[in-house]
Amino acid sequence: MNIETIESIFNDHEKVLQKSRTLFPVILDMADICRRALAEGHKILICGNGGSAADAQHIAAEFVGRFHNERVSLPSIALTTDTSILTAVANDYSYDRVFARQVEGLGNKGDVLWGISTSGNSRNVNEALKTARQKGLVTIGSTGKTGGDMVSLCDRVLVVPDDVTARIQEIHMLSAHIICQLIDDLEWKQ
Ligand SMILES: O=C(CO)[C@@H](O)[C@H](O)[C@H](O)[C@H](O)COP(=O)(O)O
Ligand SMILES: [Zn+2]
Repeated sequence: MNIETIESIFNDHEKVLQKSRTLFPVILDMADICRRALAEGHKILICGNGGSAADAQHIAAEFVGRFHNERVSLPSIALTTDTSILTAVANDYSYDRVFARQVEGLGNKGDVLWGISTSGNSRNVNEALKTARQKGLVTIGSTGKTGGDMVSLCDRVLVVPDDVTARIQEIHMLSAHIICQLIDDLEWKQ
């Protein structure tokens, strides 16, 4: 355990942050997709595994609670939080269906499904994106590495140009906070 490790991770983070400046247009488009859906009375469903499950919950909380400004609550559901649903669907169907099944039950045409996966190859996230498309939801994704199978399942996708899961997740949450800020800056009627 030493200071050099900390410095090296800070340096890696800075490099990924610099490379990720190419993502500005995608971040803007993802914010606009969310804005349009919310303005038309639709909701944002979000899913991911592990750290990305935590990100899904974090983002949904920014929409439903508040980010920075005082505004109306904006409808968003993290599909990662209900342990009864998650365990029942994993037990009775398979873990690959835990998010897709919730999209079947909760998703409506015009809603947004936001999948988060650093590899882009988490089967449960990609199954949810497929189901979302079948039901007429708009699909967006946050990924990294090669983007995996997720890329072809999303209407707009943010691929962090790096291979390290933790560094990718850091840019995912930075871009999610920027999307929340862009949405917060709009006029929402009380
Ligand atoms: O948070 C981390 C690593 O930083 C882990 O919990 C990580 O999210 C898990 O290994 C996930 O299962 C990885 O899945 P994915 O990002 O490839 O979809
Ligand atoms: Zn982590």
